[in-house]
Amino acid sequence: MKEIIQNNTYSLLETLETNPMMPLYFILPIISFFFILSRFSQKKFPPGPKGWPLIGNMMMMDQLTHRGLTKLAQKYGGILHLKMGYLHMTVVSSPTEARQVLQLQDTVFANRPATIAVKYLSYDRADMAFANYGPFWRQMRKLCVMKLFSRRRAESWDSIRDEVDSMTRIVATSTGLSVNIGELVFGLTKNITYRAAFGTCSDGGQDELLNIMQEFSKLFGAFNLGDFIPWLGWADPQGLNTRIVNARASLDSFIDSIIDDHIQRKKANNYDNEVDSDMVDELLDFYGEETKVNDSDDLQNALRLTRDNIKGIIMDVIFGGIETVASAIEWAMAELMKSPEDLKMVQQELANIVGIQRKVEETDIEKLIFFKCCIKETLRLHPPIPLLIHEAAKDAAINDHYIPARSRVIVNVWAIGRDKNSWEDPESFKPSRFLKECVADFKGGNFDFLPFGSGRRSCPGMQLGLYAFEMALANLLHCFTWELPDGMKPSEVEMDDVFGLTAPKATRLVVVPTPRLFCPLY
Ligand code: HEM
Repeated sequence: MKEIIQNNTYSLLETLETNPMMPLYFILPIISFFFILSRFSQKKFPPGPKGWPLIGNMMMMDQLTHRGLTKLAQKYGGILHLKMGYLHMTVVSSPTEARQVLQLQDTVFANRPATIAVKYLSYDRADMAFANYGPFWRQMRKLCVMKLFSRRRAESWDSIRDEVDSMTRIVATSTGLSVNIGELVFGLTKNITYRAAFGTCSDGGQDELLNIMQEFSKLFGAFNLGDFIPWLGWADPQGLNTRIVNARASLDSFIDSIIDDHIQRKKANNYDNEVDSDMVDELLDFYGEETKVNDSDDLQNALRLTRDNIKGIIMDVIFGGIETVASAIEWAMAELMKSPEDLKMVQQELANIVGIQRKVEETDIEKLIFFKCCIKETLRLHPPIPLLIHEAAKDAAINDHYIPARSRVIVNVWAIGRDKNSWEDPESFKPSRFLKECVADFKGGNFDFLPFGSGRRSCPGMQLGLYAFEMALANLLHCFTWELPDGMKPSEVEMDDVFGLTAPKATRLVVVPTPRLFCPLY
């Protein structure tokens, strides 16, 4: 036996001397075996473009817009995978997979991802929009829905009616002149939101807050290496981290003084009436240094808000309320200017239902069937928030595809609204499709049409947003006849958008009004 081993050892040594590559013949198959085994046991990600080692698909960063992701979905399908540095991303662009994310597995996908900017600027997720799904978020949501965003509350706000009235007055003074609709409606939603939040309409304050929010918006959207490759977070070539700290300091000094004023006024007992009170007043009813969170139904006893919570919610309202509604109104006007037949039909309906002796009131809206179709068709083609951004709370699967815990899950609402499997002639503006198709509401039960999202993280400001959208658009259409300037043809109206937190029109819509009603507008 010993001899055999010795002989074999000698022959092996001899072979090695004559052929030094010999060990590779043994090692390579073993490595290959383990490689193949690991490939088989590896979880299967959704299909997607091949990435580079370490950086993954980071070279495709510019394609992370609703349009870029729609193009990728045309190539890879309704669910696709990208890897940005260490971050896995799953992009869903079809109703079936959207239903998985927003309904069937909603508790798994109800978290929000937090970038470095989001964490710091939202006071470490002290708000509702960036809070992870859990008891704290549930209480915040309940508070916002019941106290701040209800339709009854919105209707009680004279601010919306007053501001729509003053917008029509501004237009009436510009008869025969070009009106920049984008600027007009941005001014409107800015005033409504500012008044709803703080109770006043001070111009200086509004401008200061808007500058701060514009900086926030840039910082939310900025590319920060540390978000994708955390161990390179110290390298901050653009100085983003300093800008983030400065931006929050500016918001602090702005809102702290407003909160202090409200506390003083409350002490003086001037603002205990619900109609007079603004959002800060409502939130101060829950103000207390200690945050006690549980699932009790008794909101008043269960939730204590800190100053950071109040600032965070106000930030959500400013971001949620201003640009979403303004961009929806401008898109609706642009689509109708491009489609004179539909413009004529909707104005005829307004004349029939409301009559041309007065402006549109809340009670008219429900009777305006074609007008409602125009609202829906606008939100289908131009959802103000085109991408819903969620995060997986744990390892999960969609259609057998692996979605790792803490990966980003994006629902491309813009692509879904233009999906040719769901919509006939999807790129065309055809409000009448909503007369026959049974896509009736925005509540998110229909996964072909998700302008306000669906399920737990859907928009809590939907009623309020719709109310402002409907009242403003109905009055613009009813009070004036609109024409394009300088003989411009409807087909020449620019319809490009820009990508940010929302997707507003790239070039402002400019149109010329003439009064249409037999009643004074100012
Ligand atoms: C036309 C108007 C609006 C549209 C189309 C819209 C749409 C949306 C969408 C799509 C979402 C995300 C859903 C998801 O991630 O699954 C959202 C969330 C949100 N919206 Fe709106 N929104 C509008 C107006 C408003 C208004 C007026 C407010 C408040 C005053 C508001 C406050 C919020 C907040 C706080 C969230 C985060 C909710 C959470 O994470 O739990 N929105 N909205």
